[in-house]
Amino acid sequence: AILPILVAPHPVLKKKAEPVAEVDAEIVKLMDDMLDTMYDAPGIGLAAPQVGVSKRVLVMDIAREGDAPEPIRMANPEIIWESDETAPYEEGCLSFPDQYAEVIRPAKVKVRYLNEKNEACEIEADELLATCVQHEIDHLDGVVFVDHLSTVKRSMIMRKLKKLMKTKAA
Ligand SMILES: O=C(O)C[C@@H](Cc1ccccc1)C(=O)SCC(=O)c1ccccc1
Ligand SMILES: [Zn+2]
Repeated sequence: AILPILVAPHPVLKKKAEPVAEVDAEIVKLMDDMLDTMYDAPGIGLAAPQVGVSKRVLVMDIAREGDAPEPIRMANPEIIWESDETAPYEEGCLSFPDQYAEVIRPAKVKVRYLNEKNEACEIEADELLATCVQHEIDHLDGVVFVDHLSTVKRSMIMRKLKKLMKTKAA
């Protein structure tokens, strides 16, 4: 099912999400609803707090338009290693419609997580997957991409977002 995506500012986006005890049928349903919502947006990632669920669950699919989808489902993800090398990326966020800004993050990360079968997994991510998984794990810690910007840039984006939502609401 397609779920409503919370738009900033919203308290749930700033909360630290709770780990899940296990990946059971309820969490798999949440992961699938999050994938439906992400593909509809469209986006390349989505974290549970963005659909109002304060649980440590995220989904991603960085496959290009027209290629076969490659969904990734993660519960209780942890970054267990990050490279010293960093990389910049013009990030967007489905909770900050039409706002983009350059964020610099470690270029490579190793992530340990539970998959949709409740199996412990470990991946090494680089390029866009590294950027995306760090952006999604930030969401689970109540951190949004504008928190990595200067105060000036952050307030500019918050002001533009407020205006955008006012015109949309009108
Ligand atoms: O808010 C989110 O977590 C989704 C966000 C993920 C993300 C994008 C770019 C860098 C880091 C993390 C998005 O998917 S924003 C939309 C977007 O980037 C996109 C949309 C359609 C095609 C390709 C990218
Ligand atoms: Zn986001």
